[in-house]
Amino acid sequence: MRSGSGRHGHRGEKRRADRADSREAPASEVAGLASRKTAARLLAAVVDAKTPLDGLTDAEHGHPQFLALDVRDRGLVRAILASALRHRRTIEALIAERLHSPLPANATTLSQILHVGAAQILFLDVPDSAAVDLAVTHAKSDPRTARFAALVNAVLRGLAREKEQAVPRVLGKVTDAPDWFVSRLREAYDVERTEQILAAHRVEPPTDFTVKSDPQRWAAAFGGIVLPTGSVRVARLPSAVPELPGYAEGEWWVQDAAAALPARLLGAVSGVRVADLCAAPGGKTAQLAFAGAKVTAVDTSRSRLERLTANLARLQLEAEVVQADVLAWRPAENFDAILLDAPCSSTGTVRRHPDVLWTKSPADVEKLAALQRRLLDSAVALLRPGGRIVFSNCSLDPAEGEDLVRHFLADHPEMELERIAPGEIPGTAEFVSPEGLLRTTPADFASDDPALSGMDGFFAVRLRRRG
Ligand SMILES: C[S@@+](CC[C@H](N)C(=O)[O-])C[C@H]1O[C@@H](n2cnc3c(N)ncnc32)[C@H](O)[C@@H]1O
Repeated sequence: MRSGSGRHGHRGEKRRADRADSREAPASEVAGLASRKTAARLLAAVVDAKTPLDGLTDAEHGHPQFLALDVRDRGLVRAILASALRHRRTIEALIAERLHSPLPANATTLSQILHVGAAQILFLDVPDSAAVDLAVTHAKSDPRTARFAALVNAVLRGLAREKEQAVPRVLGKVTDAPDWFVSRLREAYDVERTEQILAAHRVEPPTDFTVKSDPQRWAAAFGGIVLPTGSVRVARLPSAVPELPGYAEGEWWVQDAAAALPARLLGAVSGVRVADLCAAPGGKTAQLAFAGAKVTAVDTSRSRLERLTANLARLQLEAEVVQADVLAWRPAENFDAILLDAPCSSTGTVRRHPDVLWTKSPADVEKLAALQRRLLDSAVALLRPGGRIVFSNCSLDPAEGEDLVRHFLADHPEMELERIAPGEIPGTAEFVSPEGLLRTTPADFASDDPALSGMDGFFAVRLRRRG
């Protein structure tokens, strides 16, 4: 490790930092410090304790340090963490280039402070000087990092000065994903596809909407486009989602274009009894209810079902809502059709949830694949003869998709594959495999504008119970 008077800690900069120090109020009063401390604390929770970011930043049940912030600071913390996680390896490499020797493995607080500072300097619209000064103040305020304040100053000022050349160079050399994930992608996809997926993960995704009617109208209202599948896509929202026109009237809901496909694979469902298993927060329940199905939405999570109920109320749609474990649930009557959108490793949603790669492991993929297999075994027992089931998830891993289905069919002679036809849903022909399975990746729907490109990675298969 170098100290602040090293390569990048030249005198002019040192003086500026000193002047900032002499003006300093107590740490608790420095504007902007609480949000940076929270970002560092939550970054540690994600990368060291493997805690999913969604829970930490939940508006009701989130981390107390996060909940203590006002709405603007919460937004800033979310933005810092998204950038810090999306570009984690790039940031690591840029920091390492500016150190004489690697940070000791136990210097985690120092590492988080540097990552939080670097994320702002490199990827956010925060003045470099503010990002550096707050990181230095943060380091000084913590006994574990106080003696490294000069190092923080030197590294971050160096980054700020050299970022124009350094970032493109490092982006070209570094992969922003853990090695296990890159290996699994390479096993499942060819080299070119793997590179495209990893590149797509570096771009902030657009927001997609499923609309009840007139997609062109909503695309025009939000400044977006209509995708070939009918979803409306917007690169930058003109306002927060609840403030957009049509929200209160329940004219649309936010749903990734890929997530909107599995429910459609059940075909015409008007008047059909459909069980939506693992339903919350209800994007697919809403599609089925809007298509006229008599939907029973089942999920174990009470809080997620509360969200489902609120979402349906806003959309003026109806479903029977059941809190139950699909592995144990025994309804009085079997269903004509079932959608099982199972809990998975979520590796298809890395663009939206960049923490996934840093909280999950290959063991989680295997564990979740085993759970999904048990859920699918339970679900098909709820299907009437001749009935259809669509099994889907948002994983990119064949262990949770293609491989799982192959093994399932070998063990269930009463079930048959009902191939998905390439032209079945407009715009999806290229996502249908020769075996009739649906597979999307973040590299799909690529356009000239990266901000309007991509979709979540999804897998879906349709099966039929022999009559
Ligand atoms: C991928 S999410 C579902 C997303 C939902 N289908 C949608 O479109 O909005 C998976 C859901 O499975 C639920 N879940 C997990 N294990 C379950 C089980 N054994 N029985 C019922 N629900 C379960 C979780 O609570 C979670 O809400």
